Amino acid sequence: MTDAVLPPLLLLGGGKMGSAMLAGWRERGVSRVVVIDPGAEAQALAGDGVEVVPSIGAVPAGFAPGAVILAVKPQMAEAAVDGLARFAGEAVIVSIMAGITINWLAGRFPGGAIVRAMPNTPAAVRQGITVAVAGAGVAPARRALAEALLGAVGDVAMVDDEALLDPVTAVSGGGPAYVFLLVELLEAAALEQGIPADLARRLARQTVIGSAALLAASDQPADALRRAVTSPKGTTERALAVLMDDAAWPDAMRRAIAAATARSRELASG
Ligand SMILES: NC(=O)c1ccc[n+]([C@@H]2O[C@H](COP(=O)([O-])OP(=O)(O)OC[C@H]3O[C@@H](n4cnc5c(N)ncnc54)[C@H](OP(=O)(O)O)[C@@H]3O)[C@@H](O)[C@H]2O)c1
Ligand code: PRO
Repeated sequence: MTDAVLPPLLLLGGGKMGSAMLAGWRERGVSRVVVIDPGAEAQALAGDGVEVVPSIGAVPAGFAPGAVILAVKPQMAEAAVDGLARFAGEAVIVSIMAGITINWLAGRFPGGAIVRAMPNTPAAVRQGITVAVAGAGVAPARRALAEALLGAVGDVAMVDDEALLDPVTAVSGGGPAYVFLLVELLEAAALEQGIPADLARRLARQTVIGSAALLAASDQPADALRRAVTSPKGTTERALAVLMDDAAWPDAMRRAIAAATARSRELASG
């Protein structure tokens, strides 16, 4: 399915995640996409088989998408999906909205084939990771289409347990933000040690970019790559003694992931 030509698609929300996924579908040679997004910025997505319309009412008559992808903020989901149920007969409904459950979606798309997914922003460079769960009774072909759409922007893991989507949202959905924060903090600490601003920024960015590339290229796990940097009685050892103290990064990461997981569960209840 991954290499098959994609059917016409209806994308609700052409923001950060929606546009990132659209770029992946374009690369896969999607025939036609209608994007519903009232914002002026979304007009930039139009062209090459992609139309942008401001509302559901403006979707061209007779348009029959093979999939409807829901990529609006969870807080506006209720109003935004109103009027979309008519597409659910022909289309698989793929939601990437944080916290919005299959049960909630089933109430808005009665009888529809629903897939709930959590991608992340590296999707914009086809380096994303998405975890997805198909609702009960989703036919294999529709599940495969959803997997192909998500796989156009990176790796996909299909799971059976929807409850995993809350911690997944915390770990990989939000994960890029924690990595970017690391770049910011490294740059700020470099400045504090007297490194000139331009060089501090360059060091912080390239250290994270290079480390990610090394991780990708290596067959060693992260802890082995960390040990390779850490000379006995050297400088890194001193830094890691601070960072790896249980009250420092280990505790902060546990609390951060628990807080985001709890927020994902809260979003489910509106
Ligand atoms: N960003 C992430 O890292 C990430 C990762 C995984 C999943 N998600 C999920 O992806 C979804 C979208 O997030 P995002 O970060 O892409 O948000 P976003 O950039 O704000 O995109 C949402 C888009 O929907 C538009 N919109 C507003 N009302 C609409 C309506 N009634 N119908 C159609 N479009 C409407 C918005 O336009 P305006 O800006 O003009 O309001 C915006 O362009 C969320 O549910 C989020 O939980 C996000
Ligand atoms: N961005 C969305 C949020 O912060 C979901 C994961 C990444 O809610």
